[in-house]
Amino acid sequence: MTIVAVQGLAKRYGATVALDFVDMEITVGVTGLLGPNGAGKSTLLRCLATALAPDAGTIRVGGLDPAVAAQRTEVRRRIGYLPQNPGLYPNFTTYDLLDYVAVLKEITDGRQRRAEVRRVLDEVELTDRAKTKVRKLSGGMRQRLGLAQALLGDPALVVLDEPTVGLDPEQRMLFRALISRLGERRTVLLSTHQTEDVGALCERVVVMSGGRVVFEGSPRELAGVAEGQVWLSEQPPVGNAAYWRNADGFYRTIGHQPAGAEAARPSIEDGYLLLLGNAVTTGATR
Ligand SMILES: Nc1ncnc2c1ncn2[C@@H]1O[C@H](COP(=O)(O)OP(=O)(O)OP(=O)(O)O)[C@@H](O)[C@H]1O
Repeated sequence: MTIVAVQGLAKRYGATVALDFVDMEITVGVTGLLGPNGAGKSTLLRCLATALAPDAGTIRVGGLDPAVAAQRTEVRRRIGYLPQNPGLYPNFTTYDLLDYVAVLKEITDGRQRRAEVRRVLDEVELTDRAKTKVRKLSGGMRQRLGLAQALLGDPALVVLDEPTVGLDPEQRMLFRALISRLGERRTVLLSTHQTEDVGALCERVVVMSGGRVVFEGSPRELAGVAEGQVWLSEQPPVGNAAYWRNADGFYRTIGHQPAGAEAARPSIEDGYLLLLGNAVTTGATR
């Protein structure tokens, strides 16, 4: 079922084209939005979250049009948004911050608001930090608090802008588990640079580059873009533009078959790199 439908979405900042007539449909579950810096991911998410008005094109969220003032409030109720830099007040406690955001989200009944704040604290596993000041939380906890504020009001669509950036491996695993749970009954749109996040979490993936959608499909289909073009060899390949050593000490390369190389199973990252025509860091260990 289509939850979000975007058609011909365009946005410029002065001479910079951030969205170049984007069409996209998002269905229930977790959709990953991959793309390099400046691809237009944040701009797209901000337009969906009604934080930014596009120059052209249409957006429908559950059939509603955020460009129509009378429908915008209802669209906002249905969306939870975690921006890249959520700006959480450092001197608030975790509980007070959520209570404050809940007021802004028009949960005006005190009893209902308390229950809702407790529910989201529980959902992101921060109940034991309810009285801790935001400035005393670790990076991972802060990110979970950001997620908690997005979940207030139980929105059907949750939009997360690079939520795992800067997290250590343990926090990232915890955050992934939360997102995965969210996706069981909600629609989640997750922008990320991390192909591992996409493999671990997403049923669908959309790749953006230069303000355009350059791929839509399953993670497996994205890996399939590199089918027959990924090679492993014992010696550094000659002639191929880029290669790196994997954990087993083999040289991995994308492109033409180097002499003596064997075909390798492509990963999501291989498909993504090939799609973008990216240069891969030579000699880096992966
Ligand atoms: N407020 C702004 N003013 C001017 N240019 C902007 C603004 N916001 C974004 N841009 C430009 O628009 C383009 C798309 O940016 P956007 O932040 O949407 O990309 P992104 O894919 O989210 O990148 P990143 O992963 O670095 O956040 C970039 O060229 C960026 O420099």
